[in-house]
Amino acid sequence: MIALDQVTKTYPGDVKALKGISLQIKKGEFVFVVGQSGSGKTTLFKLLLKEMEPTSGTIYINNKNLGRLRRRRVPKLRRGIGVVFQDFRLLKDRNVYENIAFAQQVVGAPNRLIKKNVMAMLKLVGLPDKAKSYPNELSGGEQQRVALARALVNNPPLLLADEPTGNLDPKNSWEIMKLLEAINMRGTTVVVVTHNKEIVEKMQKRVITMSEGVIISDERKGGYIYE
Ligand SMILES: Nc1ncnc2c1ncn2[C@@H]1O[C@H](COP(=O)(O)OP(=O)(O)OP(=O)(O)O)[C@@H](O)[C@H]1O
Repeated sequence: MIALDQVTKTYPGDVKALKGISLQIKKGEFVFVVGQSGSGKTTLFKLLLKEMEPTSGTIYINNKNLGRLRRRRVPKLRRGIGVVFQDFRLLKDRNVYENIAFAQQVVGAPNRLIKKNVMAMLKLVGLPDKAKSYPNELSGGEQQRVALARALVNNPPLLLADEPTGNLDPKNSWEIMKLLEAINMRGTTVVVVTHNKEIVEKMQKRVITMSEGVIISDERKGGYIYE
């Protein structure tokens, strides 16, 4: 599903964020990416979304070489990747229903189908009664659930989560992780960047550890090793 071959990224000012990353993530995997601040995790996500180009090396998603992907094909690539962030990024002036429906309207789904899909997603994330609430009426954990519902409503085969529990307390963090695990069980490949040591150790999933732009370990059922 994802393959990187000797990928480097140097930012202006000669900042070497990635210094030669090679890795493979298969369809259906659940993977944590951990590492100190500045080790290149967010850079990796931006490359996968083709928000920028690597300085060298090749990235494949579903056997497609992103470097060869035409600009007009990029929206389709991004529709196949659900993304959630630490700060939720919900539209504050839209209610929960509208926040999730928006992703479906963009792909031109008919209204009846949108309604069905949005309600199914709200059920999946455990918020079937919150369709009419606005983001500021929800707790952080609930907002992250809505963000997850939005990320998944178009049924992407891949979900990238960048510090999804960074703003949550331990209880909500754990619930979000369990939800990510359930989503993974339904077949979605899940890649989670996190600093949450306790969760990584508890979940016993594959752990890729980055340090200063390189992968320093890749454990099948790993714990949290850096520090
Ligand atoms: N647009 C940019 N221009 C220059 N340097 C950048 C840019 N974006 C990131 N960097 C640098 O690249 C390195 C990797 O950054 P990146 O954001 O990928 O790290 P990270 O592992 O995601 O960190 P964190 O855990 O704090 O989010 C850092 O040294 C950072 O300062």
